[in-house]
Amino acid sequence: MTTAIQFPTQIGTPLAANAVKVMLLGSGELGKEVIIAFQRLGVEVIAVDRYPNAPGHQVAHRFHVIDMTNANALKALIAQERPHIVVPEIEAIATPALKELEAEGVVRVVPTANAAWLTMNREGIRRLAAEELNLSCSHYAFADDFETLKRAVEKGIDGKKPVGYPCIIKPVMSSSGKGQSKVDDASQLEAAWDYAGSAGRVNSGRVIAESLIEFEYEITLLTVRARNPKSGAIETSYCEPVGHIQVSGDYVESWQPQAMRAKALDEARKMADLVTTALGGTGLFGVEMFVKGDQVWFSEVSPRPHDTGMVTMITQWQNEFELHARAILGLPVDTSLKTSGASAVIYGGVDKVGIAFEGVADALAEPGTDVRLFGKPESFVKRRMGVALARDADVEKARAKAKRVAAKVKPVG
Ligand SMILES: Nc1ncnc2c1ncn2[C@@H]1O[C@H](COP(=O)(O)OP(=O)(O)OP(=O)(O)O)[C@@H](O)[C@H]1O
Ligand SMILES: NCC(=O)N[C@@H]1O[C@H](COP(=O)([O-])[O-])[C@@H](O)[C@H]1O
Ligand SMILES: [Mg+2]
Repeated sequence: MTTAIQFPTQIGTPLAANAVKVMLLGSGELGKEVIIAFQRLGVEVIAVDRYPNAPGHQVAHRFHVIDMTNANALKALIAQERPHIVVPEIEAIATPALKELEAEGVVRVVPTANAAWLTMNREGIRRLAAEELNLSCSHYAFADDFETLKRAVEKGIDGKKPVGYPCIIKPVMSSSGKGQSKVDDASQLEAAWDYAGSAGRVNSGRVIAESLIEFEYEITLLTVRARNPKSGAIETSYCEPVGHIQVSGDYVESWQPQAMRAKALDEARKMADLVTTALGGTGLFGVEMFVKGDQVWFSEVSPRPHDTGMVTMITQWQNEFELHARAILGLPVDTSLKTSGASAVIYGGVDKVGIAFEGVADALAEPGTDVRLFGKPESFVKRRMGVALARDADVEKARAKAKRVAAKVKPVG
């Protein structure tokens, strides 16, 4: 089998025997842009997802459909395709198999197999952040059954103080708010437990209860760990903070830059540096944090581009996907802002296979706007099918513009 490629990588000759080959595990809207960034650098890319014609499948050299949570299926595909680098794009992957393959030197996993493993489960990353790195976080507890959950929230378990009400209950393995609910009092707890069990991406039967942080605003601090090509040292750089609004745990709009007090920004960068250094490797990370005045709480981190960071497709010289690809390949990165701007989600609005959109021309008639329609083959009412982008020197104006564009783009029929 192939050996994981080391720096400097050989790029620019797609399909050549000596050129780097990358496999994306997960090929949704975020992966699609990472693939395009790799393709622009001449890299051969294999896109993998759980269903055919995923957005990234449509722009890769080859694609495969497998159950990525099945370790045997994943190992067999890696043995067949022999990529040098594996880039996880979602959480729900058989990450222990990736750890084995990385340890054997078969593939390089981005940013590291351990990072993918720790962040696929909220317990791994929360314990690392709160208990090892001592980052300020919400109060939390884990539970495998309803009785333990109730005790954790109301009385406290494992010698820790109660999580209390209001709190948020989430499956330990889920993303985009799936299975997550806010609980205001004891009467809502059982419904939240049931919902977590039914709606997470992978039902492990375990949940996290988190105390509700009453934040002023929340940010994603896109943080890049990239090798300085001259010194060979890994250096950390930060994009301007991305502010965002989430509804039911899922992103609906984002903007950049989010204005922050100097002390809070400094604290946020320190926390991002600590957690990304602990995860290691090279690549872009989305560090999610809650802010109130000078106070910053760590929430979670994606060791990959973040949905709220799609705004960088209009605001930065190198968007988050290009930064990820460059950092992975050992190329220089530039995190600077080009303009302020915003993004707003375009939903499917209907449950239907194969939809078309109308209103695009009207939406784009407004200067300084753009859209990305992801090309997902099946629409659901609340499935994210596209994103509206807008730039304006005034962030508030950019937000209003992005929302106007998103509202005009509608599924036909
Ligand atoms: N403890 C908390 N206090 C206040 N708000 C919270 C808390 N936990 C989650 N939220 C809200 O829910 C959102 C989603 O939470 P979280 O990021 O943990 O979910 P997720 O399913 O991992 O989402 P994604 O995969 O999109 O990042 C947060 O961005 C925030 O708006
Ligand atoms: N918050 C994580 C996130 O935004 N992930 C993005 O959504 C896709 C899944 O979309 P789907 O559920 O519509 O298939 C993933 O593949 C990834 O691109
Ligand atoms: Mg999140």
